[in-house]
Amino acid sequence: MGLPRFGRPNPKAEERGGGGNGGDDDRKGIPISPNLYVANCGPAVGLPLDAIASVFRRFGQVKGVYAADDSGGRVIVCYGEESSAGAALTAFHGRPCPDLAGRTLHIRYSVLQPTTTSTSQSQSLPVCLTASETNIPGLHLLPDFITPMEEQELLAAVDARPWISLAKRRVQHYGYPFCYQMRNVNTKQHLGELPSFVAPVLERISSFPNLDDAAKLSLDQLTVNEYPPGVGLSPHIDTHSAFEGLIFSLSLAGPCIMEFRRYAQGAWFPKAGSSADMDVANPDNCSNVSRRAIYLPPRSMLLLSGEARYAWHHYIPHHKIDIVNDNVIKRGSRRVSFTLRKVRRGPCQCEFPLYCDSQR
Ligand SMILES: O=C(O)CCC(=O)C(=O)O
Ligand SMILES: [Fe+2]
Repeated sequence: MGLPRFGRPNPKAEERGGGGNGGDDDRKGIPISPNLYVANCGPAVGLPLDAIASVFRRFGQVKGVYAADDSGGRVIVCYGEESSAGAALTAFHGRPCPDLAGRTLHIRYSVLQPTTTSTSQSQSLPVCLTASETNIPGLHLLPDFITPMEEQELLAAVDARPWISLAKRRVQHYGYPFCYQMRNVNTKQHLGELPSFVAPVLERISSFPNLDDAAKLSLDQLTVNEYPPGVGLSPHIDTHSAFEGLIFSLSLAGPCIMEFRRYAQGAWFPKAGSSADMDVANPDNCSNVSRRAIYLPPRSMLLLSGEARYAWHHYIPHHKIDIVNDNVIKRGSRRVSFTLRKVRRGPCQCEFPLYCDSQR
């Protein structure tokens, strides 16, 4: 995520044929590049970046998929080879793509943007230090939820266990495994009770104010994420049908910023060809999103519930440093998070059907 290094080509440059060797391409004058600007495609329209990468991968090695801007509906797909980008553009441009929810993609070659600092996106968004400042209903942040000693013990416990390496970060799953392709848990594969090292955390969660006891005490899935410096997490809403309504996330070792985005109603999972489709494709109409950011210090516990859990995307920008109230905060050599959830056993019946995979 973070700021894109590539953007939409300047139409004037396209007319001049600038920036590329369009020689053997029948779309004369359009600069060829291994990078594609893909509109009508992204988390705001229900397509996570990893799902997009796996579809575009059929034309060649994909080096990365990035948000093109803050709309959530435009991405940059970076290939290793120009020929892969050309093949994907020919196959996908202007047609409904069955593997991407039937959406009609609008694709151009993308050009390198002037270098920008990796923090300017956060600079434009004030970073809250408390959950109440964000005004997001259902968001809670408890600083110093555990002691530095407990933090060391938790880190030692997970470091003594095997990690699963993903493309940019490492994870461990307890209780039930999480499948990143499906964005869901495999409820048939019970990995056992949550490990004993997490018991003090569960114990303290049970003292969380104003929460239903049954919900707090029956958490049965733990995902441990380890983020190296500069690595974050793509914008997403934890799949409604996978997990119940309380999501706890404990931050360890290093700090980070978590950003929240609520897309305007109707920009989420519209039917292909609907007017919402066109809104997302229109580059000048990308302001339909509310954004908030909160600073997560080590040893703090974040709780997503209600609207914060069901209707707001959360994401961690891929920054090595964050600017928090004019202070430059280094991410540290790693951040480890413990995300505790309860696996859902039936369909979700939340009050946010536009964002709900059980209700669409
Ligand atoms: O690292 C975190 O705090 C959040 C992790 C997360 O959002 C997730 O696993 O769904
Ligand atoms: Fe999440």
